[in-house]
Amino acid sequence: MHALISLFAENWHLFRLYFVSEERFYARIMFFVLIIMELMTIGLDVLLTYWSKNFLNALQNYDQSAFFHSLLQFCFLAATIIIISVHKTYLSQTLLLYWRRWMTNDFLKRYLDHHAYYEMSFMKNNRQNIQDRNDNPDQRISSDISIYIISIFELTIGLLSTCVSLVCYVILLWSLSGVIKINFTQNLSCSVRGIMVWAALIYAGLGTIITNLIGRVLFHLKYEQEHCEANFRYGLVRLRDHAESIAFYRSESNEQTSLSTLYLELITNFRRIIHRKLALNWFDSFYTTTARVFPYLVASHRYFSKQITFGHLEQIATAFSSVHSALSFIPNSYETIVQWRSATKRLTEFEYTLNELQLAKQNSKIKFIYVSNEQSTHIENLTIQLPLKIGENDGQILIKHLNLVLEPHQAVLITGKTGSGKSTFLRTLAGIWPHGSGMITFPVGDTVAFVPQKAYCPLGSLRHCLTYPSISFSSIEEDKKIRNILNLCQMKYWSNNLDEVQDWSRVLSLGEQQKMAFIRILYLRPKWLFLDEVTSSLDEQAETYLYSILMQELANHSTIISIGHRNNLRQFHQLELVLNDGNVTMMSI
Ligand SMILES: Nc1ncnc2c1ncn2[C@@H]1O[C@H](COP(=O)(O)OP(=O)(O)OP(=O)(O)O)[C@@H](O)[C@H]1O
Repeated sequence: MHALISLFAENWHLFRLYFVSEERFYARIMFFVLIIMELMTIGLDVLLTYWSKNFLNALQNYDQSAFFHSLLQFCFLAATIIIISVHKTYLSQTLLLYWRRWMTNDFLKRYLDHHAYYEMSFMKNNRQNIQDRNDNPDQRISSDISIYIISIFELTIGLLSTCVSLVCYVILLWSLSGVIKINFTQNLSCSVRGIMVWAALIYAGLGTIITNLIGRVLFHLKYEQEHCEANFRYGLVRLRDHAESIAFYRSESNEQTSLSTLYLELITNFRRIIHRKLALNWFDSFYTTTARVFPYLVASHRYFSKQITFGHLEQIATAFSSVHSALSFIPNSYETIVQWRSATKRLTEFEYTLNELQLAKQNSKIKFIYVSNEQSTHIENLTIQLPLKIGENDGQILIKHLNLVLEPHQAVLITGKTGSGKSTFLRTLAGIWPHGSGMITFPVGDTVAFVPQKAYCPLGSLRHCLTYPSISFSSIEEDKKIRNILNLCQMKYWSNNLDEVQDWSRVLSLGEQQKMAFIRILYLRPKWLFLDEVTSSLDEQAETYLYSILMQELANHSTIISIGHRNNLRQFHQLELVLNDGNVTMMSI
């Protein structure tokens, strides 16, 4: 019961978020039109069953004119039902498409906002405790949203039509059932009205209970299946992304083992699903097959005692089967319900994680202030910590109580031993590291660029890679500008390939990718530039050359903060910050 209440609460939350909001006005109109069409289809269907009595009786009485008359009625109704059904399908698919688009856009936006995608990649995923999972956000966005929408839509429309057809057919079946007299003893008897309705109710009730007893474990199995499928797919994507390293290590057998383990988890779970479905199918076949005979069995007594005609008996059987299939909504839609429940759980978890991350960001004790009429960046009382580990009250401190003013056009070099927290310092300034406290004041409106050690190559043309994250279009001036910078950074030989589309992260060497980072800087010309070991893959001569170009082009325009290990970088900076066990020593160069 508790599970059912929380399932409905979670669904109401998701439904309200994406469907009941103000801008979905037309979608709601479409939804109501769909409901009306559904009601019309059911109404016409009931009429069709009602008229079928005339049709069958005409056949039984060899009455040709009555037969053609009812055939005409039949065809007219059937044609109307077909027209409505076709338009209903078109409308519902359009609505599904819109709904998927809103939901995907919204999740994508929140996933990308506040660097949630970055922080989620560090979050620990508890493989044992399935209450605490936030794995594979990509699968949740690309697949679970679609499953959720399709299943909830099918179930909503199905439930609605079930309720309406139940009311209509129960009335029809009640009127056809007549009164049955049951004699217990000679003196004791009772008359039962609507015996067929009661029979359908008991039959479908038992069917629902048994289906749920056999199938309820499928909810967890289906959830696990999605999880295993996503893990396996992610394993394969990692293999493709790290193909070169794996080939160099010749570690194909390791990869084979780890992928096989993931695959084994997948098929083991799938086998459990198959077994459970086998039991469910056994019961379902028995249940639906007997349902065909059951109404004849209950109503045959009246037919053989000549209380009803053959047409009447057939009509009872049709009405019974409609009532029975309406009452069997849960057993009939069990697979969809299973999918719906598992997708709801995965989306609610994702939604919860995104909210938690946003909240954590808002509650971070590192505050950013952007002020106008200010040229410098002020760092006040900044403490940077590692995230809390289980059982710890306070995270390990990387930088303690740092106070620093970064003046315009200043060049600062950050050094320190490996793991001392240099990159984490830049992450904090970039606003993607929330662990710590302090205040950072930036001048408002200045362009800022943070450049990581490994340059990212987006998919697309070389032009797109060289100017990322700006967007550049081909023009004479633009091409000339890019070619000049390529020339300056000793990458002239790529000048003729600007519009070539490749996976450039595989084509360009690591050193060339770092040169590409310099090209982007010279193209963008940011006011504030933070460089995290951007020359680590270059030889010393190339490193010195690129830094001299950078200083020549930007020294009077930008403030440059670099992280680096080599001594030759010192000549390009005026201040050195040395990080050592939480303390920061400042030295003029
Ligand atoms: N998400 C994280 N969770 C836990 N610890 C982390 C995380 N990110 C970094 N660390 C730890 O923080 C410490 C500082 O890392 P950081 O990358 O800032 O070092 P660094 O000084 O830049 O090192 P290097 O010179 O090797 O680049 C390291 O011990 C690292 O293991």
